[in-house]
Amino acid sequence: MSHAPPSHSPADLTLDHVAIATPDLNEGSLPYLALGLIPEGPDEDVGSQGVRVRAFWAGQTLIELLAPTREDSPIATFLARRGPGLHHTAYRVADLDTEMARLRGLGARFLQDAPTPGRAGTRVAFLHPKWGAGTLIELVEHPAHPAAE
Ligand SMILES: CC[C@H](C(=O)O)C(=O)SCCNC(=O)CCNC(=O)[C@H](O)C(C)(C)COP(=O)(O)OP(=O)(O)OC[C@H]1O[C@@H](n2cnc3c(N)ncnc32)[C@H](O)[C@@H]1OP(=O)(O)O
Ligand SMILES: [Co+2]
Repeated sequence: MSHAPPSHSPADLTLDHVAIATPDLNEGSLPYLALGLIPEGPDEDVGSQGVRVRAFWAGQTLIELLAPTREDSPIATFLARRGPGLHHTAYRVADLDTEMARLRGLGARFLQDAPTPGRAGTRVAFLHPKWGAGTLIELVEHPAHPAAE
């Protein structure tokens, strides 16, 4: 028997974005433009990650296209090893520090000791893909998160 989606997941987590690695944002945008998705805003360079980001709205969730802006970018490494495609999933949390401490208490492995700058001025943290059962999982702090309203 299938269950209707709860208004908010038990942990009050909602999917913030699905990220896709691409060598070229214009080329990577073509399927999403054909699907009719709307760009969220102008492209954004995030120097700390060595990426240029283009986001599209898909309902309340974003498709985050990532192209490398320098050779040592994690996206450049990913593309060299795996080619373009799905890179990570990201969830919205109201308080990133609290959530990191909670997950660390459950044995989670973060790739950084502390949150780092993300797209649109967010604070983000990444969990190791091995802990994520093969998926790179990102947490994005959204103070305007429904739980915080
Ligand atoms: C602008 C910010 C934006 C936002 O949302 O705000 C972003 O999302 S920026 C996104 C780009 N930044 C990052 O991804 C930062 C976190 N990533 C990393 O630190 C690395 O990419 C890392 C550690 C996940 C992988 O680095 P690397 O490939 O050099 O390490 P390994 O080769 O040792 O890989 C370990 C292990 O993980 C597998 N792997 C690597 N990348 C992924 C991935 N995206 N999804 C799933 N699995 C991944 C890799 O194959 C290795 O597995 P193994 O079985 O040993 O082969
Ligand atoms: Co991301």
